[in-house]
Amino acid sequence: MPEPPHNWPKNIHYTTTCSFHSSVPQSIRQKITEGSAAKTATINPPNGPSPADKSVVAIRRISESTHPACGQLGLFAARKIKEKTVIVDYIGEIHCDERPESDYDLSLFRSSDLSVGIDANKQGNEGRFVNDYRGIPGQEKPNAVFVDERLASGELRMRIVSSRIITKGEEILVSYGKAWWQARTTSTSN
Ligand SMILES: C[S@@+](CC[C@H](N)C(=O)[O-])C[C@H]1O[C@@H](n2cnc3c(N)ncnc32)[C@H](O)[C@@H]1O
Repeated sequence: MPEPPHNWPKNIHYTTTCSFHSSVPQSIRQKITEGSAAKTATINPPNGPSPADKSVVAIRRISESTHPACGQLGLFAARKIKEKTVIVDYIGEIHCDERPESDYDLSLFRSSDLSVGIDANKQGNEGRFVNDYRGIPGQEKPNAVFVDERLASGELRMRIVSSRIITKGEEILVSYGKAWWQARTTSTSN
């Protein structure tokens, strides 16, 4: 069992591999685990950090009162990260059921009538702590993006990749997308 990183919450299972929920049909599991590795290694430069390298990221409590997620946790660069580098993979439970209550659910892909997501609400790795750039003073755009890519083994992963140089100590920020925020605004105003 991998050792959880510093500041990891006790009630969340730390894991570096995705698991499958019973709602995922066998055909989809196969598509995720055994696809072609044609897209592999297009992002990671040869000297980039390994996504499993804990020295790349740190989970920290946000104390700035102007930060919209003040008091929560965020993901920070523990050292300088070059542009177009895989920072960490987004790990969680792969599922095909609806999870409107989860704030840690990310879409992996859609397949005809099925929507496949990765939910890190109860289990995951450092990736579950990445915040959205919106509303953070001085942040006009994200410094990282979600990218789907296959590992050399053929397994499909959702990866967090730097979109510019990120300096040591900077918060790693993505865009969850307008739909993610709209879904939450609508559900709270209903
Ligand atoms: C995937 S989690 C990110 C990690 C979270 N901060 C934590 O401590 O577990 C998503 C949640 O983080 C918070 N969050 C992330 N980015 C935010 C932002 N730009 N403004 C307000 N809240 C944000 C919201 O509560 C959101 O539901």
